Amino acid sequence: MSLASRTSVKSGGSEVDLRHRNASIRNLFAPSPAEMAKKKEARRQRSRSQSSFSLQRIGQDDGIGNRSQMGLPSSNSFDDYDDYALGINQLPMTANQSAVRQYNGQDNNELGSSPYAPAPVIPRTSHNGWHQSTFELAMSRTPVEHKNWKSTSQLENFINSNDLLQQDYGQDQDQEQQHEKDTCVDFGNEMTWGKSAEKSLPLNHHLQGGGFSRDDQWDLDMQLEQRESLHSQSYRPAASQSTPLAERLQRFRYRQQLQLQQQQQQQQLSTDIDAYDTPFAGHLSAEQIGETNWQRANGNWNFEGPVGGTGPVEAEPSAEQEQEELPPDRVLYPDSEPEEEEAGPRRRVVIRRRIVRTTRTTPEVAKGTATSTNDSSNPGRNGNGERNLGWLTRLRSFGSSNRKNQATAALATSQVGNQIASSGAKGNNCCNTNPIMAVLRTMKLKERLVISLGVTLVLLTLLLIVDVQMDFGVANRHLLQQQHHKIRLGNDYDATGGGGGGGMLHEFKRKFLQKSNSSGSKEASTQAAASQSGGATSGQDAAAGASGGAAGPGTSGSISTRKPTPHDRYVDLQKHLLSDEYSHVIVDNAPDVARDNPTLAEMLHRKASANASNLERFQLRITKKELYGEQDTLVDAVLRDMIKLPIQHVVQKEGGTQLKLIIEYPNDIKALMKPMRFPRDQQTLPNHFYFTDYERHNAEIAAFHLDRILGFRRAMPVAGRTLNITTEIYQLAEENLLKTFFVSPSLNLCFHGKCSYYCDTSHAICGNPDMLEGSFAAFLPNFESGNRKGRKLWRHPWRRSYHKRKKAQWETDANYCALVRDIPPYDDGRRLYDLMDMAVFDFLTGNMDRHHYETFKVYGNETFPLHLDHGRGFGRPFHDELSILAPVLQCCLVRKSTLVKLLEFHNGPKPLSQLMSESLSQDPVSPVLWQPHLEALDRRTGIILQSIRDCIKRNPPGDVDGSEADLSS
Ligand SMILES: Nc1ncnc2c1ncn2[C@@H]1O[C@H](COP(=O)(O)OP(=O)(O)OP(=O)(O)O)[C@@H](O)[C@H]1O
Ligand SMILES: [Mn+2]
Repeated sequence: MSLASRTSVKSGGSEVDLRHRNASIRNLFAPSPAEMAKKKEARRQRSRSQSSFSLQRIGQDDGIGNRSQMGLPSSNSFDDYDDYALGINQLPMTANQSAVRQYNGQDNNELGSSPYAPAPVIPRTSHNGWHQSTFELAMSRTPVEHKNWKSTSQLENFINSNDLLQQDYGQDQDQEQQHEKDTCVDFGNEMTWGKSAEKSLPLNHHLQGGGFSRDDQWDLDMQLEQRESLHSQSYRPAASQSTPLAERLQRFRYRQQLQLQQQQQQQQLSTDIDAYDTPFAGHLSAEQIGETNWQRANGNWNFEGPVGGTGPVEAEPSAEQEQEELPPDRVLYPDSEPEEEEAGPRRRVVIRRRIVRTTRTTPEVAKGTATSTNDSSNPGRNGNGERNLGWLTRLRSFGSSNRKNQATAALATSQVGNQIASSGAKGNNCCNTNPIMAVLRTMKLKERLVISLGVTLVLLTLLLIVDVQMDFGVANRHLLQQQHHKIRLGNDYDATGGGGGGGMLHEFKRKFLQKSNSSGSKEASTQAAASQSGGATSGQDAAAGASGGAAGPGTSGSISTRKPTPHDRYVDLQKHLLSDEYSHVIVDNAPDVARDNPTLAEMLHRKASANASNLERFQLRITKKELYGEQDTLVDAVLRDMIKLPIQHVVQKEGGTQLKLIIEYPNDIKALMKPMRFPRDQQTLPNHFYFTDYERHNAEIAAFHLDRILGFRRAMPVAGRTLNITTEIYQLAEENLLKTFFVSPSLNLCFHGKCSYYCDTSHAICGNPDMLEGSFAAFLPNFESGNRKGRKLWRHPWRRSYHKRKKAQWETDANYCALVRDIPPYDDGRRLYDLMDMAVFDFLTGNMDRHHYETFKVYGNETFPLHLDHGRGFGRPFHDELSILAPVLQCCLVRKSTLVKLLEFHNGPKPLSQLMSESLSQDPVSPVLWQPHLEALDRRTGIILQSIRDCIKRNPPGDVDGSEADLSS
């Protein structure tokens, strides 16, 4: 039974498993099971002689029960599940530690030397055991190698860990591991060098072995077929991974080989098959030899081949051909076969191939040859003295002949240098007649392997770096525009010195880090970024998001790439305001409050009573087009009432996600209170979604002021006020709310109310010690009956998914706006423009929580949407969430009046931040906003203006439908 089979049985496998496993191996490695078994047995014998310890372990494995079947550590210290779990966690480390010890020459082979001694049946463990001797013999201890080896070990560990956790699936894993083990046994430490080399082997063998029948032509066809099938089956990935490097290396070696062969031909003047015995053949790579043999086997050199040896000119095409035909990753194994072929064995290999040919005329030939080549890849350890002698002799003769032909070989030698680079110091060694070198040939083989693999890795790494850099370069070029866009949007980007490498890094962060966190951390605070760049960086970040994300792939290229002038006054936009040229983008749709603008009192035929409160009068004055007039003095009166009037009763507001209180004042005045939870500078928690974010009372206050400053007047007046939690809430609270009051450990009075989020003890609202700040929003009118007291609830077309993983349609549909435009009430009237305003408003506050909006039912569709619920705004002052602007970007639409306001804020005389600051200073809880939030307002104003400019460019006159933006990224 083959080693692999034995292992499979030990791992709890059945005959079915064996067949399955063998089938897998056949798929991967071509040799037939019988062939494999024979070879494995032979190798096992060899390995036994090399590593008696391994056998010891194997022997003990056989007696191990279920634990070892599961791949569990065999140590008795793991007796319960916890230990098992511990074992799982520690196995990878154990293996690595063990391997490192091996690497360091420490003997960790004794069972029980570590409580985490891996079970021998685990291939990883087997590696440790089996490779012990060969590893130390052959490993060249360079960091690169070590690293490479270690990573392989980690992969194995990973698989093993999976094994432990998924025993059902474990069978397949076992088979894979055993397959690895098999190869490991075959090649000792070579296998620990990476599976790509292993994967290349079957092809090497297949090609080298030839696998031809006596019918050369048939053979050729078949081999091509087999090659193709092998390529297409399991080796293509490996080949494709290493193709560029491999091709280059192969070319090098081909040229070198050809020159050397020319020299050889000059010397020996023979075209006999014995040409393989030439010392030059020692330079031939496995595939080259295989190819040569193949050509010879095809007779008359009718297939162009390098050993046709007519010269480099002819050889070059064949080299090219081989590049097409052969898996390039064979280069990863540059010298294993040549080592074998360096002396007498070269002829022997040829003979053997012929034997194989005669015995195998079916596709199984490939398997057989692959195995035989596997077998012969370690000739040194085979201890074939005769071979060694022949090898030495030829080495010497080659050395002398080489010296004779020094001048001729100069070029070849220089090319040998290339080979040295790729396959170690072999070139030099070939010319060296020092017998010591010959004696150390096994070592040399390993060293050469190691060095070539190392060089290959380095080259691959370099290629990767170059590739990544090029990729970045391209990406950066592509995104550079957006960065400039960002710069303009960010305003301060120049000052921060961003750009160049920093820009690239920025894009990298944007592309990868933000994306990876997109589900949860889009609201992540970026305090660090803020401290470094005053928030500008994040602003640009979001701006890039606007270009790359909101603007979408189809349109991002057209977004402005110009570096903005320091004080861009958006003269172009100002011009557009004056002309009708871009009326399809900048829409003159300012609500005309002087016409057709009935009040609620008129609509509902109600009159304010003589002793009506400010609030009631305010409510009755609400018009179809706005909540209050621009010069309405009642707003301040209402605010004052909410701030000054004594509180009479406190009730928790039903519905919603977070705690809200209805504060009742005398004269039937009501306010909706949202309590303070955090200090002003508390930013949105990084792992909070927009819909799980805490609400901020100060955001409600600030939003009202902003809405008023923007001239929308669609938000109810909100004021801040500090309450005594004991006297103004607890003592006035309704019974249900009272039940939730408690005294905290620090003796503060707390309550949590009842709601769907954050209404529990751990999210309680506490006085400090008993003072509590809150926002007080003037209560909406409830003149009408019904659930919403005469308000109609609308789903926002650009609402978010409110799901951790799902995206909303607008995020993926570039033409989403076109869809919306066709649906009432957005197909007609003001509503769509109102949504644009709302997007501008929400973008300025950073509020992503606009899932619904409400209108006064009595006004029908031609009325404004109420700006309610802004508790989740002003959470990330250093981040500009451009997706909030999606409606504007996708529809390429903005009200002229809104644009005028934005330009006013941007160009002065007073920036928005100042207007806000002044307005907010009137509030009792001033300063309402943390300064970075005020600065963010100015920054975001610029971003909106830039976005409008960009969308204007995308939508020249005549191209009415500008809805092509895609927010998928
Ligand atoms: N000033 C107000 N006066 C009266 N009712 C209001 C006022 N503001 C909001 N409401 C009503 O209270 C409901 C909840 O308010 P709000 O949306 O601010 O709370 P919320 O906890 O954020 O709710 P949600 O989590 O559903 O967004 C609103 O849908 C609205 O109908
Ligand atoms: Mn809300």
